[in-house]
Amino acid sequence: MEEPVKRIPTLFEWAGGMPAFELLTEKFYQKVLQDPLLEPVFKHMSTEHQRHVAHFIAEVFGGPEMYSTEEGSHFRMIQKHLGKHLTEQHRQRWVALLLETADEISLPDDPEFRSAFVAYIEWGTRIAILNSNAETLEMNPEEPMPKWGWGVPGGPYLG
Ligand code: HEM
Repeated sequence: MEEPVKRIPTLFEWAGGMPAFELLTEKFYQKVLQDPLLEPVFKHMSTEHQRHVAHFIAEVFGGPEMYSTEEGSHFRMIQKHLGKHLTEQHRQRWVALLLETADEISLPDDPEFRSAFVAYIEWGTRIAILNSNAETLEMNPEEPMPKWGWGVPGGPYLG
């Protein structure tokens, strides 16, 4: 008899669903506000910021369309970075603290998941830095949210 085909989970599902993303950004922004380089950048952020970023990343990873339907859009997210004049040093610290937090909250650490996770974080943060050094935005406001998948490994190792 043929083996049933195993369904490949989304990155969102594999990470642990929305509670995992909300915990990640909650702990991450606690670190950000303790960090001498990043604290001045984020000290005026809204109280909703950490949840919005969690929902944004969750949606990119195949989760529910919470950010794009209730909280913002791809266009709005890009707009939030305009004119912030972020540097490569800011970006590297942001990435380092996020990955440190991912380990602390025990986000899955299998090679397949982490390579996809890091690839998106590298891509997203580099775009954020580029946009932060622009003052205006040439972008279709209806531009859909980015979608990220498993990349070359194609999915988690399921045995
Ligand atoms: C994958 C990378 C990133 C994602 C997905 C992301 C996502 C977001 C989102 C969704 C918002 C809007 C939050 C809201 O609606 O309240 C936002 C705002 C912002 N982001 Fe990012 N971001 C990324 C990288 C960065 C980096 C590297 C920095 C700086 C080191 C940064 C600095 C900011 C700042 C300063 C704001 C405005 C905060 C405020 O005053 O409300 N972001 N980001």
